[in-house]
Amino acid sequence: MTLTIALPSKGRMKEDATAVFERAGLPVSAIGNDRSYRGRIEGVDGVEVAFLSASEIARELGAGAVDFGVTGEDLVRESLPRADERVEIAARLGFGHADVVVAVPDIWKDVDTMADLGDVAADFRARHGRRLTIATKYWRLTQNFFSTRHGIQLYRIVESLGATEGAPASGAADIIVDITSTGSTLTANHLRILSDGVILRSEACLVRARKPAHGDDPRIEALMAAVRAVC
Ligand SMILES: Nc1ncnc2c1ncn2[C@@H]1O[C@H](COP(=O)(O)OP(=O)(O)OP(=O)(O)O)[C@@H](O)[C@H]1O
Ligand SMILES: O=P(O)(O)OC[C@H]1O[C@H](OP(=O)(O)OP(=O)(O)O)[C@H](O)[C@@H]1O
Repeated sequence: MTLTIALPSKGRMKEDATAVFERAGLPVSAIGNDRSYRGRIEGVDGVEVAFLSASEIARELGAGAVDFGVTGEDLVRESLPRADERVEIAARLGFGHADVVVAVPDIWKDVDTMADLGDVAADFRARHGRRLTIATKYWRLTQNFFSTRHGIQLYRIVESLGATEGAPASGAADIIVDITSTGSTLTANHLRILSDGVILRSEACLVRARKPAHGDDPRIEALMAAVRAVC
């Protein structure tokens, strides 16, 4: 069986992902030229590399279309329901750190915790004639955190695919769920993370699709061990 490893083709994770494989003694090279979306591991037969975007890698892992992928844990948990049944986080790679957080306008002085936010959501309609709105591209993580974890049901998600931090100021939504790394975008937009508002601490991971055929394939453990040894 040919093993397929999906690595980021672009974006912030690309260089670091190939560097990890290099350190693990698994140097990746593109087939053809640098713009190629297929590659291989030098000196290793039976392994092919597919270069995809970080979000595609999460989806392909869920579909079992690739054996391994390097992508952010946030994208894995957002793309895949019951992610742990379908994939294994084989190694945390130490780059691509970003927290998925709940942030509210600075001027909401009385709102410091999710419980406070639950109180706001409960009487939002009475006060404003509509539900509390949350701008995010992280639908699944938001619903799990608000509804399942904190029992907050009275809200509406407004899909935001970019410039999410601008949504409260523009009136597109009341609060946001988004990723932050340095915090400077939140600060610039006068937003504040709730004290218990970190939904997920994400980083780039080596992720394995759970496939029955992996059980008796010694290359699977060997590959995970090689990567773990350098992280
Ligand atoms: N400051 C940051 N902003 C956005 N993503 C970050 C940041 N730091 C780390 N990441 C992580 O990078 C990953 C997203 O990477 P990137 O934007 O390159 O991929 P992508 O979402 O596939 O791109 P595209 O949206 O173009 O398909 C996520 O896992 C995210 O958590
Ligand atoms: O906490 P900070 O360090 O300010 O980083 C957080 C910001 O970085 C990302 O956007 P970016 O402009 O990098 O691009 P993207 O949204 O297109 O990925 C992300 O969507 C946040 O807006």
